[in-house]
Amino acid sequence: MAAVTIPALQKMKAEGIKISMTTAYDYPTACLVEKAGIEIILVGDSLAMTVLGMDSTVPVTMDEMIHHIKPVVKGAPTPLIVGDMPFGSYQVSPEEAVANAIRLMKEGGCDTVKLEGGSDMAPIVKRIVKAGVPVMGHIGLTPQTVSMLGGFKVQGKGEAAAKVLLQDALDLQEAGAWGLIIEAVPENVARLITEKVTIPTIGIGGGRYCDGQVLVFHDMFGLFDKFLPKFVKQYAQLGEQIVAGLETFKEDVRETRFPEEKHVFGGVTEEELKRLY
Ligand SMILES: Nc1nc(=O)c2c([nH]1)NC[C@@H]1CN(c3ccc(C(=O)N[C@@H](CCC(=O)O)C(=O)O)cc3)CN21
Ligand SMILES: CC(C)C(=O)C(=O)O
Ligand SMILES: [Mg+2]
Repeated sequence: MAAVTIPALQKMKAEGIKISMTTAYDYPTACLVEKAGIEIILVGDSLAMTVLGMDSTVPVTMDEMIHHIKPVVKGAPTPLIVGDMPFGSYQVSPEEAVANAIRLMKEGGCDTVKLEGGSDMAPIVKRIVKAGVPVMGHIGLTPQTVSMLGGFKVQGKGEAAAKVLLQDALDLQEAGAWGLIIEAVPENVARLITEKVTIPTIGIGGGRYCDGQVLVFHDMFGLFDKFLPKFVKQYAQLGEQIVAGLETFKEDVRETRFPEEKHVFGGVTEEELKRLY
């Protein structure tokens, strides 16, 4: 179990201390996030796009999610680890949803699961929570239904859509969700929701008034170049630095500047070697 607990995060909301969250999909990244003291790690289904090269988050499977959750749990003992439930793993029936949520926790080792959807998903959330698996909700832009939304677009624009979004949040809270991701919605709508629910809201493109913020690791560090949403802040351009390093390595190899004497092994004298020719 993580050192950071759900009640501790709920206390942070109550005290007005902002929560930070990012993604990790492997051991080395988890170790870095652990060192930085970030409170929550999401093993997001965004790994479909950021590390598996898929065009959306839709194709990623339960087995693939579990494969990536395991090393993150090893690398980061302190942050709360959230496992994203992949598309298809919780929509078919409540029984399957409960079984898959348990699998992510039991086989993957995460502390809690996250699933996308609003009021329609509330009964599923209730069943999973009742089974003993904490659930985080995810409303607004729900990438698993990108085809229905007509692309990765801002959600909850206008009074009617904003009202639906608020009801989604209230229904998920009522169903027992311990926290909510609010993705790509107008800032004032995310603020309204944050004020109306008692559980922590973590925004991604949800503006300044959410109880916390989440960004995809690969976006923050310039390691994903298919798109860069408006809500992303880049903290380093590691992709560029890595390409420059690889180009230098290639030149070093071509020009025999690498390896140098300090990189090579001895152990057989030239005398001994001569007899082998
Ligand atoms: N690397 C990565 N980062 C993410 O944040 C992310 C993923 N992958 N994969 C799953 C979803 C997809 N997400 C996205 C992708 C693109 C935009 C985007 O470009 N939005 C436009 C607004 C478009 C509109 O409303 O008209 C933008 O300008 O930010 C937003 C969220 C968020 N999630
Ligand atoms: C964008 C975040 C919240 C997510 O669900 C993911 O990374 O999969
Ligand atoms: Mg996701």
